[in-house]
Amino acid sequence: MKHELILLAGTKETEKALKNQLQSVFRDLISIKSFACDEGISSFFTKKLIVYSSSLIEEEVHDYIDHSSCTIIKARRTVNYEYIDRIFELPYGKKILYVNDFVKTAREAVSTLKRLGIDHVDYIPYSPGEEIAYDVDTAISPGETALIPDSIPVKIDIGVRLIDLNTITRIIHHFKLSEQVTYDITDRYTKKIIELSQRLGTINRKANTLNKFLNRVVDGVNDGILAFQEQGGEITVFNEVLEQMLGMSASSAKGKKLTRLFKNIELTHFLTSMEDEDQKYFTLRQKNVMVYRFRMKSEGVIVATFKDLEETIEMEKVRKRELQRSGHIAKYTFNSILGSSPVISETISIARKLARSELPVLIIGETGTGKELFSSAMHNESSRCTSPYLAVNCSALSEDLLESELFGYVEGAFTGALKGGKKGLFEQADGGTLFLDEIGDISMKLQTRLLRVLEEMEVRRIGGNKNIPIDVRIITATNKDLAKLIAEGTFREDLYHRLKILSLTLPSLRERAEDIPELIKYFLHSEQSRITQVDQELLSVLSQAKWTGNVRELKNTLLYMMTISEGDRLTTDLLPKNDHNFLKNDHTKNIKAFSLTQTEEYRNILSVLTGWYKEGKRASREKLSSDLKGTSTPLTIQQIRTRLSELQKLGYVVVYRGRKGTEITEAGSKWVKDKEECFK
Ligand SMILES: Nc1ncnc2c1ncn2[C@@H]1O[C@H](COP(=O)(O)OP(=O)(O)OP(=O)(O)O)[C@@H](O)[C@H]1O
Repeated sequence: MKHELILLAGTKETEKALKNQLQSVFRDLISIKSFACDEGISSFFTKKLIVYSSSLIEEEVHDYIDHSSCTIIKARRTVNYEYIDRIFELPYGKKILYVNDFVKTAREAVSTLKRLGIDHVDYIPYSPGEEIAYDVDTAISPGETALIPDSIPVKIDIGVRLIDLNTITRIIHHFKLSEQVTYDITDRYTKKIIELSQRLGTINRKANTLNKFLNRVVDGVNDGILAFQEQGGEITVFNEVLEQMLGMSASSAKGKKLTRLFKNIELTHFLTSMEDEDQKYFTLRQKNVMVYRFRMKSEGVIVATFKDLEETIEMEKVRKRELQRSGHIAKYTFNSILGSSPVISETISIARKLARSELPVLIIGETGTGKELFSSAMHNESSRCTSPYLAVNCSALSEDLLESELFGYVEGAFTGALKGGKKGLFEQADGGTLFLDEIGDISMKLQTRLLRVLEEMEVRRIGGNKNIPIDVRIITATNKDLAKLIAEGTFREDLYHRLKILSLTLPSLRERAEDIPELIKYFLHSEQSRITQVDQELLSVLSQAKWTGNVRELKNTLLYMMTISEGDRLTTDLLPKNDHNFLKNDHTKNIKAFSLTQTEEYRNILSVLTGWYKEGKRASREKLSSDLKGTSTPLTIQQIRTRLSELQKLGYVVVYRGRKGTEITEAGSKWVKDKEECFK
């Protein structure tokens, strides 16, 4: 007759797991009936072998057993080998909460784990209701993860603890099973353990293969890579590039202590002390190397990468060539901007400062004053100089075309859309700068879209449903009065404030007429002209012209004169006929016809200058600005600069270079006197 065993467990889970275990060990030799206390026990047992899952249930099951006729075995439990790898995966030395329903069981289980040598982590026995005295983020539990406190984010089930070999042997003895059967059973138990070690072996082999693969990847990287344990300094990664950089073999370096291996004290100090900056420049075996260092806190590892600077510069050159090929490059630098008048020098100096910022810039200036030139120069002076620079003239494209140019589109967004869609300028300029010229001309719809891009730094292609993050600096330019457009309701005020966080006003050529000779000289030279002389009279006419088209107009005028000239000299005869710019006396007539405001402004400026002159002094722009504060025409320093330049052209003042100030001339004194008379 078949033997029968009664298994009594505390919970349903334990009952199920232990029954499975016993069945797989004893197969059809012993029939197993099992009961869980939490579900209630319906029978009274007589003349049976009763196995308790643990001595803790003794009291609960006492009344269901005829103690005089039954044999009782209190099972000893051990770790569940099915899940043991979950414990092995935990990092060395980590604090782990061991959770069970009773702290006594938890303590017992922890001591079993330690006895079995699974002691690489620091177990803290715990049962619900107790205080957790340590800062722990991981808990393990034998099938009772529901008992793990919510505050612990990582919960690991290590499976219900199984009945140990000693208890199995006691059951075998009880039923007096034959020796052969005993061998079979213990073999089966041992086989389970062998299966486990086979599984661990497979995991190990996989890990080794992955390790080899990662080593090959690390060796294939262009930079030197080093990793070492923060505690103790043992080197764990040392790739091939580093072998060449440091002149030592990886095999001899791995496993050694960093401080023993590296003779360069400064480098060792940099790698091991975490206080200073995380990158530093070194010369290693005659090579200039930049070392970057970072710490992998949870792994307790420090990683350093070594970058060969010459190679990096070479790569930058390749990248530049790539950008050049794609045309996404800024052509001009600050060296391309001509002129040495105070006003242009100061504008250049401000622009250089703005270049270093990441904020949007709005360039304001009349047509031909060099807005594109300044934008390009600012990109080249910025930290984005090796990334793309793209420019678009907003007034040159229709609204729809401009929209698809800027934002791109997805495939099928509209008829004629390219297969695979198209990247917009924002995406193409990623990492670099996008220059939007004539921004005052964009439609309200595009203004709204542009505002969103500036706010979110994301673009959505036309017809798309995905937001693409972008990293682009925006430079815009306009020759229109945006404040007026806002007042007229054609330009969004919020967009205006976003765009002009930094603004740059370019002077007109009229305001820096003293730069004209330098510009002429440069243009003649760049056109490889045979002209060697420019008449003084011509220079004087050119210096007094209005130049509404600014430098571009000057350039075009010179091209015209060069083309029609037959000699090596430029004279007034060569000036384009009927050009309102050069009509005789036109200039003087125009300037002298001052508006009332202008007259008042000039009168106040010249009166202040007269006061200073009487004291034998010249006035700086700052002094003028502060003296004018109380008058009917308070002016900013920038406005004063413009007015002084106009007054200088009229011969009413002399503006000295640098900080030397401005002096009123005799003609100026006379004019102001006349005006005072008129105003009386
Ligand atoms: N300071 C300068 N030095 C040298 N060249 C200049 C200078 N300013 C402008 N130019 C030249 O004048 C021409 C017009 O310049 P640019 O296109 O940058 O002007 P812009 O203000 O953007 O004009 P628009 O408003 O019409 O677009 C270009 O050929 C540029 O090289």
